[in-house]
Amino acid sequence: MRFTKMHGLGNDFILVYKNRKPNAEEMSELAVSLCNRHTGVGADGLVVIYPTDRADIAMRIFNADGTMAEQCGNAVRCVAKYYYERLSAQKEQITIETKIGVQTVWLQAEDGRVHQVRVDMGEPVLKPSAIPVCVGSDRAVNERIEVKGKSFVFTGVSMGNPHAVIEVEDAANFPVERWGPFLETHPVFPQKANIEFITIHSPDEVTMRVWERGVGQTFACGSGACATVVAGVLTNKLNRRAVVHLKGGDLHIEWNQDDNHVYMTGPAAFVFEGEWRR
Ligand SMILES: N[C@@H](CCC[C@H](N)C(=O)O)C(=O)O
Repeated sequence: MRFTKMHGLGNDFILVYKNRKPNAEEMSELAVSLCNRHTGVGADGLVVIYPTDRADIAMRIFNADGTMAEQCGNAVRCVAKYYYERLSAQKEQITIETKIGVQTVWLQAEDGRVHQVRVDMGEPVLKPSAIPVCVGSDRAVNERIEVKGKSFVFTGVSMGNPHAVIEVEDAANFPVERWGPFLETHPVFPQKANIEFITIHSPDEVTMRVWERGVGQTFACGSGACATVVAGVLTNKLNRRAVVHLKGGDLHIEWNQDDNHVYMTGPAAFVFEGEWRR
């Protein structure tokens, strides 16, 4: 089986092209084998691409632990670059079918190479039914939870997948590995959650570290960066347009007031290609 390794700001994926919609159970098992960094290729997730009638191309993302996620911003940018450069599409606006619907993507290319990708990440969902449970409220802003005797304040945002955004004093040096696992699996998050630890520097700039559901700490999370800006706006600390500094680089996020959609702009890169034989 041929595969392509790619990354979006260090959030790395193995892309596999299939001629038709794959069997989710098989792909889940494949993700666990391929993503293993000691006995496999090594990646944060497996991205399966296949043709569809609903969009230019379809994709599904499986976390390294084999769970299928609803959304993955960094993988959408990788798929867009792959489609443009490897499937010889060379279209500057494309649609990608994901588990949560069809996403529109704009590509900035020069000499056949894609440099930046802008993705319509859709509308954030703030209702607690889709995100962390908070009885009696229509959104989860500045909610307190305790883990192992430590108290955290989070804002819950679903970008199709669940996020809990937590402001900390110094995100760059925060012990993500220490607290991430407990927060991801806290009972208040029925579907588990991706946890973003953020430090706001100004209304236009924020540093974010992430503990991803089904993966662990990663270098970047596109949907997490979108959730961060939405949370920052809800708490009156960030503008609707902000730069999110991640371990792997920067993402430009805009929560548009007119259509309520969140737009994410950033790069994607090829790493290598290979063949997986069992
Ligand atoms: N890294 C991704 C998100 C991948 C899925 C996530 N781990 C989940 O389970 O929801 C991104 O760039 O958005």
